[in-house]
Amino acid sequence: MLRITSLVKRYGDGAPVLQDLNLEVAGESIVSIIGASGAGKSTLLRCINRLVEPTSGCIELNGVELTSLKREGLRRSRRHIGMIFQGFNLVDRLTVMENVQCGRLGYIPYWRAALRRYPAEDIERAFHLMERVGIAHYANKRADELSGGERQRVGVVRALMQEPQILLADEPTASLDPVTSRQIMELLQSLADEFKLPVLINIHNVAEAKEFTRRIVGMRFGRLIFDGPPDALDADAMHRVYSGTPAEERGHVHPDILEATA
Ligand SMILES: Nc1ncnc2c1ncn2[C@@H]1O[C@H](COP(=O)(O)OP(=O)(O)OP(=O)(O)O)[C@@H](O)[C@H]1O
Repeated sequence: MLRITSLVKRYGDGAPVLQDLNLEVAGESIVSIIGASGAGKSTLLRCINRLVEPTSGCIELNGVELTSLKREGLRRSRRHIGMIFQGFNLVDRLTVMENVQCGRLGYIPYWRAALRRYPAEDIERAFHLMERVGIAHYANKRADELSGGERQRVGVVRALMQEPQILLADEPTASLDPVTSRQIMELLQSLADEFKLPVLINIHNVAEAKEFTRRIVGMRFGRLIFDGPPDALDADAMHRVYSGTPAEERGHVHPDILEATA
């Protein structure tokens, strides 16, 4: 269970990018986060894995308060937070197996990773997961020899190798063609059920969010302004999520707009 309470994030002394944000996500739930560019979706995911330091508020994952963790505690908790990226973030010159084993870096001694002497159980687990997502036959191929969809499957397996308690996916299908994109969304949906994981996906493709996730959260200027099933995301809700500008949100309406509407 992920529980976010009163989360605020400001970069420097700017206006808050996340404003008093509250969100709970149970295990086995796949949740899409939608919202216009700049709404704060990536910042939210980054606050969860502490790539970005929250200004205030609390983020709890399975009872552990992530926001107060330091050094070793943070390192331990981070290894259970699987990240999936738009650009896959693979090491091109490494093989699929080596990339996948990067998911174990928080668990094994450095020398093992450096010498590529991976524990037998990690190799077995990697093959099992690669078979599950259909890339086992590529185990010894270099990552840069794969298609985008195959590379994203490597990214998914790497995240699963972390024994994650949550998966955070930042635009995981934005670099993929429509067919492959749907396959990856379908995969994430089935993995959420199978591994009983909360999965949070930042996504611009609202049609895919509606088709593959049972809960959609809409952000606007750092606030959650929609939280419901796909059916509830009607034209009116879409307008609320996607309309407006940051200036209007602060109550500063441009004079041209006032003139145009007079
Ligand atoms: N490192 C940073 N320093 C300062 N401001 C930042 C930083 N990262 C993001 N921002 C600002 O925070 C706001 C929210 O950005 P964020 O990337 O979280 O939005 P987003 O909803 O993920 O957008 P997109 O859909 O375009 O990726 C934006 O105004 C952005 O300029």
